[in-house]
Amino acid sequence: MAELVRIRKKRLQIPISRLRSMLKQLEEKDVDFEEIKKNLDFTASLLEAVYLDGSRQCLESEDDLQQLQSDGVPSEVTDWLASTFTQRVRRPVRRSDEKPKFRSIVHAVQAGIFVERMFKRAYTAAMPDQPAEVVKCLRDVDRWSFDVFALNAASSDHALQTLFFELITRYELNSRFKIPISCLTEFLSAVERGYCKHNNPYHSHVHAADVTQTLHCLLLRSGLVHWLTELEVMAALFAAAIHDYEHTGTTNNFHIHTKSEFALIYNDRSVQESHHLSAAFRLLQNDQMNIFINLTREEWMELRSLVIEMVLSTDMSSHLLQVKAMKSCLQQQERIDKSKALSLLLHTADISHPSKPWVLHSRWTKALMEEFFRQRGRAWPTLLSFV
Ligand SMILES: Nc1nc2c(ncn2[C@@H]2O[C@@H]3COP(=O)(O)O[C@H]3[C@H]2O)c(=O)[nH]1
Ligand SMILES: [Zn+2]
Repeated sequence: MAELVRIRKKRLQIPISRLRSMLKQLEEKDVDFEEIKKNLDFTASLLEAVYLDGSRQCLESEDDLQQLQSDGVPSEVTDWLASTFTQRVRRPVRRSDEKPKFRSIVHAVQAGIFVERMFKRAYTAAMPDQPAEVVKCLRDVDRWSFDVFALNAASSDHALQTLFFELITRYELNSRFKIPISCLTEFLSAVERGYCKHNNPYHSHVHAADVTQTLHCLLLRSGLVHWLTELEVMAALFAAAIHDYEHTGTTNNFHIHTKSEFALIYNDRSVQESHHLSAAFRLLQNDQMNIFINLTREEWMELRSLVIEMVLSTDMSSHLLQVKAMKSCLQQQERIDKSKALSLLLHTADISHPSKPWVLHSRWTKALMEEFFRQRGRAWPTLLSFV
């Protein structure tokens, strides 16, 4: 191990001496910004090459961390790396009003490359070879005719976990938002359990997987994905995955007329949708499941607000209003609000199965009919009029 560290240190000599010479220029105020920019870019490429090469060697994460430490990375950065990639607990963050120093920028570049590499390694390790059947199903993930039932069978009843994992790694959102792998697996397992709570024939985690895949297909095929930021894509996929979390298998009307606990909590307004949101966000309160633990406060606030708007708009009672608003927006060639567009897309994906191949549509219809009949049974004999 000492030998490996020695070799890597030797390879780092060129970028390190370049950085030192830039530092000297800055200290002497002999600064040509264009030159510095070019040098930084070149140095980052060198560092990247050294690290990517190193990633082929089997270094333990603790050793990597130690090496970063010895190169003088600020303690906040190593603390964060340690708490994200190892079992070490994070120390409280100290606030500082100081402007970032050049050395800190260099360290940030260094740490950034390190983080990307660690995420790639963690995710590759956590995704051992998928069964051939799963790989085969996922080949069609960009298609409208994607068979979510086949994926569910191939993944041993884990369609939602498998699909969400696939999509966020494809969009590279896991490394962009530094989603800890353990949080993601814990969170997705909990979400699937929530969907199974009421054993619904239709509103199951397979429906959530179907809506998530359909939304991805809409974003991709329409080209809208290029209009959105990574945060908006993350919010959209997350909203789709949780949009019916802990669905009770009954309608909002059923809740209102039976004066259910949820109807009382949410004052008869978008009763189920409010619960899906609240219960899913509650999962994130648990640090072991908080997949957004590394978002900045601003990113978190924006994501939360987008997800809330999107999931509330899956309430069927807002259908006509949404369609009318979008029509008038298009007719008057007004600027389209991104959150409104995303909400309408999620709602579209939610009711899309009649436009899918017959084998899929007929299966969804049978499941939904069965769920409606179960609800009728629950309401019998006193409350038949509203179901
Ligand atoms: N009438 C009818 N309703 C549907 C159909 N597919 C889905 N829905 C309903 O539309 C709702 C959309 O939101 P949900 O997924 O919560 O629940 C869905 C079902 O209640 C369909 O084919 N016909
Ligand atoms: Zn739904």
